[in-house]
Amino acid sequence: MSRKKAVKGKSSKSPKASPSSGKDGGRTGKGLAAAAAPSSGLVYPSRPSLSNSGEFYDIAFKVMLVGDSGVGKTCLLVHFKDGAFLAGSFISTVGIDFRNKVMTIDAVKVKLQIWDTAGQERFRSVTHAYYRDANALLLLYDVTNKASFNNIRAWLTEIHEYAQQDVVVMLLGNKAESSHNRVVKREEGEKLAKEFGVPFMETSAKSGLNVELAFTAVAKELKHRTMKEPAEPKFQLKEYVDKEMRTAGCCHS
Ligand SMILES: Nc1nc2c(ncn2[C@@H]2O[C@H](COP(=O)(O)OP(=O)(O)OP(=O)(O)O)[C@@H](O)[C@H]2O)c(=O)[nH]1
Ligand SMILES: [Mg+2]
Repeated sequence: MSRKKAVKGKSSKSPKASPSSGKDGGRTGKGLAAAAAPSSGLVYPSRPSLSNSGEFYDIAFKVMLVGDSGVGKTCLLVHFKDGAFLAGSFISTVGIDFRNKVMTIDAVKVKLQIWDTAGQERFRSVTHAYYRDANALLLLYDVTNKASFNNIRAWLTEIHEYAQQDVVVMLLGNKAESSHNRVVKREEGEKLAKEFGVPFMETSAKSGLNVELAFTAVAKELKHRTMKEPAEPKFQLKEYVDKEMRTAGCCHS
């Protein structure tokens, strides 16, 4: 298989690249107005490329983080990318931003281009434009904020309206380490996810709980969908997530 190398710079030079709002992975949210309309989702394995970290990759996908303002989308992405937690004052994302990460999935280099959207209502019309090119959506609520959980149904309606029909959706209950402030039980998240037929896990951008697993699981699903051998059994995302969480005794970072 030919291997792509990721292009260094703020925005990917891949012809299929999505727009960036400014600094790669920054929390600035700058450049929203200048962001071009998003183009297609997938970068196919036959086209060699270089990611912006200078790493080669075989295949690329677009993953979008959505959910109410303050649920921890930016922190989740920063933890996944840098292993750090952004403590202190909350800097709400303006518009949309993205960061890339190359992961090795079953010996295949998978580049995830992860779009971090603003949860604030006033940016909704901007973020809608990006849904149709997303291959996967991580939908977050905050276990310490009931309203963010109650809004999940509305988010799912929005996803249904704007995203591709076969988009991979995963529900994440973030801030799970915050036991004293918790107002949404784990079982409530599980029940809602079951109702909508989507995989679910609780995460913490602070402790790192399940952060890697959430992104690995969607990367595996997308990679299997695209590169499945005829004799290979279908990858079962929900079973994979459940098994991984059981193996780790519910908590891994
Ligand atoms: N305790 C705890 N706090 C968190 C966690 N994740 C994020 N936070 C805090 O929650 C606040 C909001 O986090 P952000 O990641 O900026 O939220 P967001 O979803 O990106 O918000 P918008 O950009 O406005 O949509 C910040 O003060 C974070 O420090 C977590 O896992 N645990
Ligand atoms: Mg944010």
